[in-house]
Amino acid sequence: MRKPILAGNWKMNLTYHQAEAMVEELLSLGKAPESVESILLPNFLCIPLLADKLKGTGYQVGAQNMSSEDQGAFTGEISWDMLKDLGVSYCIIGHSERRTLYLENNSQIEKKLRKAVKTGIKPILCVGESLEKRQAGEAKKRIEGQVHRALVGLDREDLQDLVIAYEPLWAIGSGQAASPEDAEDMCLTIRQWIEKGYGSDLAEKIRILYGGSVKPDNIASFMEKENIDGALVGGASLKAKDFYALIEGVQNA
Ligand SMILES: O=C[C@H](O)COP(=O)(O)O
Repeated sequence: MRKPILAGNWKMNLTYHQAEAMVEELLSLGKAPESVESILLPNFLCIPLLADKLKGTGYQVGAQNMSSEDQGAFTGEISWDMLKDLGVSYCIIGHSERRTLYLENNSQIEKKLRKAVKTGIKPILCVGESLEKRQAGEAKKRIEGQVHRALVGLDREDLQDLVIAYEPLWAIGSGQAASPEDAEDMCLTIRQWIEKGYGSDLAEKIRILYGGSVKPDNIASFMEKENIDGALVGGASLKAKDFYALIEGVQNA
């Protein structure tokens, strides 16, 4: 039985004070239920705040990105031990906005993923196809390439905490979510690749999330699918009431 995940990627939203108000409101709604891994991924500046406020509440704090290097002359970067020092458990690797806007390529993503798994940061590897690739019938080929390139050289032991988020680019922030059937088909396909490459134990264990215009009113339709183990949510994670409703949606599935 895989424990579901509801992860809120705040992206470049919410100032320190807005984040503080959001978290206080969220905590007034209740603790995180034990049956769902509920993770907030704020900007780097808000990580210490959330780590402090969410201690002992059941909520976890994640990061949106990390360096593939340990330390040194890498201006603007944040390392794995800076994150761990603050209690960060998860980190998004290879979000499509990093790939498309900041030109992160498969080789950089592979290095980041390797650094995360070797240092005990649980990676949320994002994969997803563009509308052009989907319309050309190449969605699965595209995703397969992204998954395989990211996992190069890693073995089953390294991947025990791997989480993969399937996020079609055309569904992100568009209000046009993938159909639950298409999302399930892609998540099943990813699980089958993992099974082929690393065995059924790992394939049964890893969590595969759907992301892209997930809202409180559609979360249930994704959660009822066998191979969707939760959601990576952007816009709807910014408001405490919506985020809490999403967690309840996962919990009640
Ligand atoms: O990381 C989250 C995804 O990019 C989804 O964003 P969204 O829920 O705003 O569509």
